[in-house]
Amino acid sequence: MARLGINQYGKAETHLVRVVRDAPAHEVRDLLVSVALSGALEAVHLDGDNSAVLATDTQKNTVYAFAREHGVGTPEAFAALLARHFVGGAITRARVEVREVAWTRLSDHAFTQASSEQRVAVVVAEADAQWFVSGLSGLVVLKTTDSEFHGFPRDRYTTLAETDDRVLATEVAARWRHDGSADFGAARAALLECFAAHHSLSLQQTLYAMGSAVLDACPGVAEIRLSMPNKHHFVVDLSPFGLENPNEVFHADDRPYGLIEGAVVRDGAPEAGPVWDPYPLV
Ligand SMILES: O=c1[nH]c(=O)c2[nH]c(=O)[nH]c2[nH]1
Repeated sequence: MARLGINQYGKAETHLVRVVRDAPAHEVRDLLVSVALSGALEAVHLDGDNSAVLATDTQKNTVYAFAREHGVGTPEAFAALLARHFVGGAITRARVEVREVAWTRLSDHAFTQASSEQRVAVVVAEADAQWFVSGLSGLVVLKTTDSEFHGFPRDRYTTLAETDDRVLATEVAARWRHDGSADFGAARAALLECFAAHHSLSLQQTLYAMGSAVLDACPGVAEIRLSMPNKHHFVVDLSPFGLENPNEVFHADDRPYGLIEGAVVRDGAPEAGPVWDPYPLV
């Protein structure tokens, strides 16, 4: 005997480009929208009864139609509008994730994609509750000094030299859960200002400082989770060529990389509910 375990389904990564063209200066919004629905879907899986299945094709069409009818607004607002729409009948929970890349204006109607940084919004809706996560991925930052790493244990496999002056670089992925009120721009600014200002004794310490800075800047944020690969910059040994290298020439290695991850949780934060829980397989 077996039973159906956790399950969800939906259209992933609908690539929506919405142009606002009611003024001479057009606007471009570029979103990947992913929908995941769950609820009383046993008959679908066990019996092939599709009477409760809102086709993923229909979900995709709804994304495009809502963009036309309602506009996009903030990623959080668009995700919430869609998530609430999909809840009903057999569907008791909808999770909508929006990932947006920015287009930078060149003229009234020409744009360039300056960065692959993504702004992220996730809304999980049930009939009488909703949960919010906002965040970003692909925020690449580097500082040329103000970073040390020493005091770590040495065993027979340790070759890394201690340093009191190194390049520190990372690609920040951050997600903060909040009550719907968090100002994305304030959170992003807090991450960047803290990275720039913080005198780092490790990437772990910098991660905690950056997370704390977001909690300080955004009262509606209950918890922030950060994932920060250490984009190593190794000082090239130029001594074979009779040259000194006082932290000026580096080999930037792409892999392997240290992966530093952690959460900063506000004292007394409410329970997270289902907002962190995408399907856990992938
Ligand atoms: O900031 C760092 N944290 C580490 O855990 C680590 N490990 C390592 O080799 N270099 C670094 N740097």
